[in-house]
Amino acid sequence: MANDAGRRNIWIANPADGDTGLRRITDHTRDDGLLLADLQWGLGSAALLYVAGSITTGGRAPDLRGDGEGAAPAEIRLTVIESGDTRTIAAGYAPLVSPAGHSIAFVDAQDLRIARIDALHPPFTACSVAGTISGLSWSPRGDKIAFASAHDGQSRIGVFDLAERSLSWIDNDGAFDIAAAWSADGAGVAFIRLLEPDAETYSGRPEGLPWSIRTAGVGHSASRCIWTAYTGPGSVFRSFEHGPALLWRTNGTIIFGWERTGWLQLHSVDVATGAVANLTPGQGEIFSVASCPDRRSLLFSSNHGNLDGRRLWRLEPGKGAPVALTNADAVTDRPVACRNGRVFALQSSSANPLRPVAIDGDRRLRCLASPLPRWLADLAPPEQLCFQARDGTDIHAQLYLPQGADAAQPVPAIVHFHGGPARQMLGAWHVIETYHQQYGLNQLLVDRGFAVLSVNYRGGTGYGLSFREPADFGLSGASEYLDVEAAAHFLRGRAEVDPNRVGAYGVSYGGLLVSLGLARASHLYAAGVVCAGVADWSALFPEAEQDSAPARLARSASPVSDTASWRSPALLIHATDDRVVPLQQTIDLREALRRESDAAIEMLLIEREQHDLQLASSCATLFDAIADFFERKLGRAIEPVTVDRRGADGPPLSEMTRPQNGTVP
Ligand SMILES: CSCC[C@H](NC(C)=O)C(=O)N[C@@H](C)C(=O)N[C@@H](CO)C(=O)O
Repeated sequence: MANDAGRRNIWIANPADGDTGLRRITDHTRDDGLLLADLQWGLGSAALLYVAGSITTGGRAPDLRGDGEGAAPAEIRLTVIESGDTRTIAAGYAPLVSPAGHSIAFVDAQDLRIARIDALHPPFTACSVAGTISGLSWSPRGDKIAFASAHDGQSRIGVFDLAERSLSWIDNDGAFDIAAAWSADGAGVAFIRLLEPDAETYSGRPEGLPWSIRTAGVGHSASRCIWTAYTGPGSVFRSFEHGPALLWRTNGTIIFGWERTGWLQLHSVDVATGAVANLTPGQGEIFSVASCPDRRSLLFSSNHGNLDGRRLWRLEPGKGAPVALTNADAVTDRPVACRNGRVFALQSSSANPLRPVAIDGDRRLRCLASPLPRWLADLAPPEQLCFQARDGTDIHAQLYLPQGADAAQPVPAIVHFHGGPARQMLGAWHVIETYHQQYGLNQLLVDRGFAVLSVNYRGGTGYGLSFREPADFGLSGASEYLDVEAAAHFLRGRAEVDPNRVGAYGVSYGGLLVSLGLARASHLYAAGVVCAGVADWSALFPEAEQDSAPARLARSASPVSDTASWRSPALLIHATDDRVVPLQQTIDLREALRRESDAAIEMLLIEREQHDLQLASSCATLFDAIADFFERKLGRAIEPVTVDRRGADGPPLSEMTRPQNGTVP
């Protein structure tokens, strides 16, 4: 799936034809915010299934274009590859093709639905449940579907029997049971049991009530525990960024991710004996996992050997150490293994946007997409580096310098803080669309003559459990501010940078860090752009708890508490239909600044947009507003070396959301 200036489409690349084999399967020609997701093969490999449209939260469908139509609600579509004929199978999302390839299970509101994709039978509702359905999993024979249903503060595993058309539940004892996975013979279901909600928290959570793995025989409501995490590191379940949480192998072991070592690593547990082994020891964490069709080996991406990269590995438990399939110099992620043994993945580098690659045995990677447009040809290479916050924490970052920047001609600099916070920026185009866009913006700013420092601050992924779950973090004390401060000091120590012209920008959680920097250290940051930023953590607490100690701590950790010392000019940007960080956060920040600060504040509201911008036109508005603001506030040191970017090869970088050959994960 690729997003070309807002036009999201599905493409097919044929490895046999290399670059020439690229073919667009869908015909979406408008920058209309139509989202595509959950792409998979159907009817063998004769058709493609995918979700088109938005899963709306908060009831209303987003109305991005203001035409009253509202974004198309999510529906499952099937496109026959040969003819290009496309038909809608049903309203819904999270489709999963059956092992035989002729049916799909999917979710529509609180219904588990089944449809034959050869259209022989209309979709039917298998069952309706009280909770939110997730984690669909077909039994190997395709005669049952397991799933999790969460509601009223608990979650349990249901198993629907297609032949009996009956639904049975596995007892959950009031716990949170998630991530069902079948045994190879279909006789049993494994799942994860959490004793507390699996929610990301905006404060460090290094340990909790130990989670466990359980199995149940099909048709039985009782289950047995085969493994429990230790207390301490790894006691809180951490999912992979992509791929199943449990992989039940034919050799009777279940492979899972565990942070016992302080790093999210693959472990195996023998279902019969409970014996556990760490399959990927050493410094590094797992990001994506994918089972090979043989249900013995598996593929995974990790940053073993280079914490600031991602490479691909193949592992067959019991057959020695993992085998590297790619080198450490590029970023390779999101692997898939085909029945014919071929492996494909997404790959990018600092210059090459994300694109599909075929991985051949000798680590050769064959790009399955057409050559790059010329206007992407002169991107700045990253300098991967590390500096320390004043509490001794190592902070990894990428520095991009404009051509001509040196001690004789120091340039203004901009610090970029990613969102999340559990994310990691790499010295390459990112696999997540929002950060693919922000990488592009960083390159645009370098082209405009700014140095850019993209900072992987604490709370992020890639550097282990204690880095991701630090003390006094977020609404518990804003320890991440130490990294904001350290980033500015690092830049002030670089001869190529003008220390009096250091700015910062960030989106969402990144916007919070910029606000903290401007509120507490305007002497270090001369200007900033806060986009969809958190400004007052105490707003997360109900009215009745506003005077509680946690709420007071949350407010003291929030930028709104330090607006009296905010001196530098800022641009505050927010989408008016943001359903992740409410617009009210920016409104409240603006009011606090109006009351307590004489800083020059500008505002930009992006009408009808969502938290993660959906339209390319909105991205262009954001990019241009940020670049223009910094040029006005920090000025240009050198005339950018600009390649004529308009013309046959595609839009200028500022309108780039994702080049033709990138893909939407
Ligand atoms: C990977 S972090 C999980 C999402 C996160 N929620 C919590 C509790 O951490 C979240 O929604 N964070 C936003 C403030 C945010 O930064 N969202 C985006 C950026 O647009 C993101 O990367 O998740």
